[in-house]
Amino acid sequence: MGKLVEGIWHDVWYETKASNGRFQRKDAQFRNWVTLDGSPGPNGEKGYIAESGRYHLYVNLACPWAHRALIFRKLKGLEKAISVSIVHWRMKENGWEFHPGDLGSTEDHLYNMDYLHQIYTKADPHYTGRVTVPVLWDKKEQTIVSNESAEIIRMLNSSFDAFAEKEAPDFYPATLHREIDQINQKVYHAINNGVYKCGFATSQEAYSEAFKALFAALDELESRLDHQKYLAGDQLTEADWRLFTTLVRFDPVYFGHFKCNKKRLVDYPNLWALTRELYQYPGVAETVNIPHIKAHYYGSHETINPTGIIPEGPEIDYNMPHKR
Ligand SMILES: N[C@@H](CCC(=O)N[C@@H](CS)C(=O)NCC(=O)O)C(=O)O
Repeated sequence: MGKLVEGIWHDVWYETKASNGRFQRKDAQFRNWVTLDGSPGPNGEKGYIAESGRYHLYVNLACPWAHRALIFRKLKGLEKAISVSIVHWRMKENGWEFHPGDLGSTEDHLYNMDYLHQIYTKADPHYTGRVTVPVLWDKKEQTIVSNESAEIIRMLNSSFDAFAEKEAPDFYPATLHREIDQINQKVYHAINNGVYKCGFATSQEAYSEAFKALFAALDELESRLDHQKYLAGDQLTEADWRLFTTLVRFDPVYFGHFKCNKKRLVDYPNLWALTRELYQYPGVAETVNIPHIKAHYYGSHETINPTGIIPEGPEIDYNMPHKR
């Protein structure tokens, strides 16, 4: 685990002293957009025109943020249009590395690099910041378009329909923008990033605060699903997919490794059924690699799990009928 400073790699863990033990995720820095006509997107400076074969995703199968991008590539039928390289599950002193063959990881198909940080410095030789997945790479201009998953999935949802192998729903329909954005805000802070705030906290107070907010938000969503099918109403949207990548990791990893252990996902009947429904959605199960997920978290975070031992359990049947 480390970061680049002026293009030079440094092996450092997250800094939490200045925030009394609280983990604070930094904003992603590459924020440009691929759009239908190449005009700039809602933020960032530059627009890139959607084309088939031009863009590449760098992901990891463990990371919930990268998983969003992989899911949208699958849901929207973009596997031929957008290629993918998968970094190795182990993330230690060199950050993300390329080692093909182990639990789904591949080589860097574009440049045969050893480390993901080399992709960042190829885009910006003076980059300062963390080296994260997912990365949406432009093969033509040889640069990073975006390393923000929330924005990458919006691009995949709406800019590439002309190159899709199948028709797919719009997961961010105009009529639900406000509702989806509001849900996302809450789910991001309390749940998606909330589990990390529990796991990476270095003070009791910071952990307890994140833990309470996490389970209050899960309780609230569980009740919401008593009277509506999906988070934003009766339609499956981006908000559900964004929640899914955290829920599917909850019992295998966050419950134990990140100490999010008030309740398991399986103790929330509605959320657990939603997770199974989304897991069983065509193509999605192929994007979920539980051994890779467990190996990454338990095997990479030495400060939390110094022995690197990967637990054998729990046994979870995501294919059980969801009856929704
Ligand atoms: N805001 C980013 C966050 C991505 C992120 O933090 N990814 C993690 C993996 S789960 C990562 O690559 N961490 C490496 C690091 O922080 O050094 C997004 O959603 O795309």
